Amino acid sequence: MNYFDLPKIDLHCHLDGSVRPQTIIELAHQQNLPLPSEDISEIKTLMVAPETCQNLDEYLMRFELPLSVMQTEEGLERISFEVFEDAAKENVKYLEVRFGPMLHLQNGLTFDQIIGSVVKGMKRAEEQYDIHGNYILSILRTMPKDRINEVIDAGAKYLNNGVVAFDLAGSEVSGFCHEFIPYAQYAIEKGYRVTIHAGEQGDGQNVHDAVSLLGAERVGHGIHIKGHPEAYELVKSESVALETCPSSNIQTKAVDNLSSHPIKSFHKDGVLITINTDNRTVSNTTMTDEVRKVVDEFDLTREDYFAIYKVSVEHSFAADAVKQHLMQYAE
Ligand SMILES: O=c1[nH]cnc2c1ncn2[C@@H]1O[C@H](CO)[C@@H](O)[C@H]1O
Ligand SMILES: [Zn+2]
Repeated sequence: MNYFDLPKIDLHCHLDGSVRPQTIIELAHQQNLPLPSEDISEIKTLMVAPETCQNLDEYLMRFELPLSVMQTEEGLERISFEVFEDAAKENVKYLEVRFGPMLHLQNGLTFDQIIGSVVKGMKRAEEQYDIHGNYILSILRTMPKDRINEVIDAGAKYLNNGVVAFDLAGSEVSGFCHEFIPYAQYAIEKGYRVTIHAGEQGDGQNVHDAVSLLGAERVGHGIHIKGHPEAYELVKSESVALETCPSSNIQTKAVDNLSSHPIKSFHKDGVLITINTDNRTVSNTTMTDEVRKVVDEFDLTREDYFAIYKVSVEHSFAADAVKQHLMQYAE
């Protein structure tokens, strides 16, 4: 299979984890910000998480440098354009990018300016390339909750016009869902779709909670439903799609290595799985690489690949017309 040429869909990609190292250098110069180094390979080393991370928390430390240049409208617009451009150039036909608006307040931008800028960058790329996209607003589980509804309100203006869903991200502790029930409810009332990071560092019960308490239609990672029969059955019976991100899962120690990733056993058993990047820079990857790794490691056929592609289309938060367009690429 020619993995580069295959049509691909990425439903789980973080904006701040997918910034080009060269862009960090250029934006830091423009914004008069100090850089730890002027050398692109050193900047890249600082951004890519090693395979030897102890856990998710160590992986999450790699976002500080990119976030420092993502505090202006120009920076956000450019980085958004570039992630869609990079994806389009490797035949990603549809991309849902997520980011945490609360992480971009350091220079006094409003939530409307923050969300408006990334949507603008995405639309500029959609005009130029054969790619469609949407944004997912992530709330960081470790941050104060007092401004969550403000983020939801600000994003509502862009709903179905660039923004589609609500997510919870960041460090994962057991039982986190309980504290977020009113916020997920508020987002659903406003018209947001819901996907939640769960079962990555935390247990299968978190996945069960994300679906049953927060209304998650998709789950970020969800690996640890393995070993939790109730969560496993719920994910299957509710047709919840798992957004698996193989390279990231190895770095964060969610799995020991690729061969022990449950992606194939899930797929064979009818659990809906999708293949995604998580963070193009922090995980030093592309959709081409992620698809190659999975197909090679687990001996998937072209038919298997397109079955997964179709799951991604069906469970994307795209408009029906876009889904129909994406289905035309399927074999
Ligand atoms: O794999 C992940 N699991 C949980 N949180 C993550 C992951 N990758 C990135 N982020 C978090 O999401 C924020 C917004 O994009 C990032 O700043 C990072 O803290
Ligand atoms: Zn993620």
